[in-house]
Amino acid sequence: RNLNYWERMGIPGPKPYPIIGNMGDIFIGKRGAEEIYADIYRKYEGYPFVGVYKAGIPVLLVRDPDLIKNIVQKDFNIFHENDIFVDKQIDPIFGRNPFAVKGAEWKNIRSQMTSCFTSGKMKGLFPVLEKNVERMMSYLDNQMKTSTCFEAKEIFVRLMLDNVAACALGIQGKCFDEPYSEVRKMADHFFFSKGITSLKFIIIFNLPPLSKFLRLKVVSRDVEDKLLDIVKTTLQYRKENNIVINDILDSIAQISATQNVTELDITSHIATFFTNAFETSSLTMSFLIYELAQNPKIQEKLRQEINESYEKNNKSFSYESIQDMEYLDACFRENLRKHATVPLMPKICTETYKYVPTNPDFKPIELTLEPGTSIIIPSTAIHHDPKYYENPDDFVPERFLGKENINKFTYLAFGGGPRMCIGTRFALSQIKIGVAHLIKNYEFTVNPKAKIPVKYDPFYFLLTASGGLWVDVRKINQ
Ligand code: HEM
Repeated sequence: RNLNYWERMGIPGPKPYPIIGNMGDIFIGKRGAEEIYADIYRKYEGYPFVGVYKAGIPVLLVRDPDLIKNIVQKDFNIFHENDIFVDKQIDPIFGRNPFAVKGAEWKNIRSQMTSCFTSGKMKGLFPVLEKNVERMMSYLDNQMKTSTCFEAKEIFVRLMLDNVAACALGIQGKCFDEPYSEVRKMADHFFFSKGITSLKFIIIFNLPPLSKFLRLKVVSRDVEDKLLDIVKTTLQYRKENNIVINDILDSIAQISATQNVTELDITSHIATFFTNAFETSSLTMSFLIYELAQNPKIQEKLRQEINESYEKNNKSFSYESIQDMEYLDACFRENLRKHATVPLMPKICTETYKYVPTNPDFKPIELTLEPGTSIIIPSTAIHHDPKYYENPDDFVPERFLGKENINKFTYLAFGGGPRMCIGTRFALSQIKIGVAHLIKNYEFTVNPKAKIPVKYDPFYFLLTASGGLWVDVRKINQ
């Protein structure tokens, strides 16, 4: 395949350059992949798809929501693989992550992990998550004696790591007690948004063939050993002392009683909470608090709902009362609409596939995809298309109050179809509990250090704000 592949296939697209294709700006740090794709998306209004090149690799950028529906749901049997390469021999932990595995192995791992996320399980974890929010608020109160200005993500990374440590590993993360706790150290080995490690992630998530060639791995040997050790020791301790905690580690351990699941499998399921859960959730929560800081009327409206719910529920929150808050849910969804933390979904076509758009909004161009073709679903670009969301740069939770108007294939914050994010419930639960307590007890305003509008970090594969999300915090006297 070469740089006139899409032209030969009759698919329009921007002119590519040798070696870099259409992605040159990533390598010079000017724009991230999601911004490059969003720009191309905007320029090709009326086209159902666009042919682009990730370096020298042809990739189909999908614009038509009907085709997105076919890819993630209707024709899932043809598009069941994510476009990422991880060798299990080189990276035994991430190589077992549901996002990375394919075929029958994916089905098996996905079904093993599904039992961790039932609503009963989430309800059981509510007190654990609430306890960690209390720790966070004590930390804030203490810090506020010297400064009222905080970088939101730094606080929420600590919260989400304490949550992962408590729910998935059965240990105290101590992220609010120590400046650099063991759990924090371990997490930093998964995600580094600076230097050579960030280049590694750009390659793994954008250039699978190069990742294969360089034998790159997500989880370092150190972390692999540490996680295996914690899981082994905790499971042994619980077994010897007959302890049943009903947390995620217990759910996964129970699977091993009925299925052929090794200690390495259990550890990799636990590692999924580090690779997929804490960073996505802390980024999402920091964007949400930041949006509320920028929009005081919305913040106040949300506070009213939270206070009413708190009073109605005997001066407390419960799993159900948090789920029942409609405006909180609308704020949560609108935040992920505006800042889709996972901004792109890379898929692979595994068989020859033909498609002609029937939606009159798009030109009826015939598409034939060959097996092995890479596909990008540009969630950020779709979430900012004024055809689907009027004034897309504004933060308007109300658009999610009458949800029936929203086509679910134009709202892709958690993906869709059988590969949709497995941790949606856990993410919703931990973020909403945190936000409910924070908005009840504190008022947030934007600190002048913050950049408005947010500029995203071009070197990171998740949506992250360059320079941080700075807010001022004031305690509300009850
Ligand atoms: C706000 C936080 C989160 C966001 C925005 C998010 C978003 C996403 C998205 C967009 C996908 C791809 C879905 C697709 O291909 O259709 C995904 C997959 C996944 N997410 Fe999340 N996620 C979040 C939190 C979590 C949490 C808390 C977990 C818990 C472990 C998790 C575990 C996973 C896994 C395992 C997959 C791969 C699923 C598969 O391919 O079968 N995520 N997530």
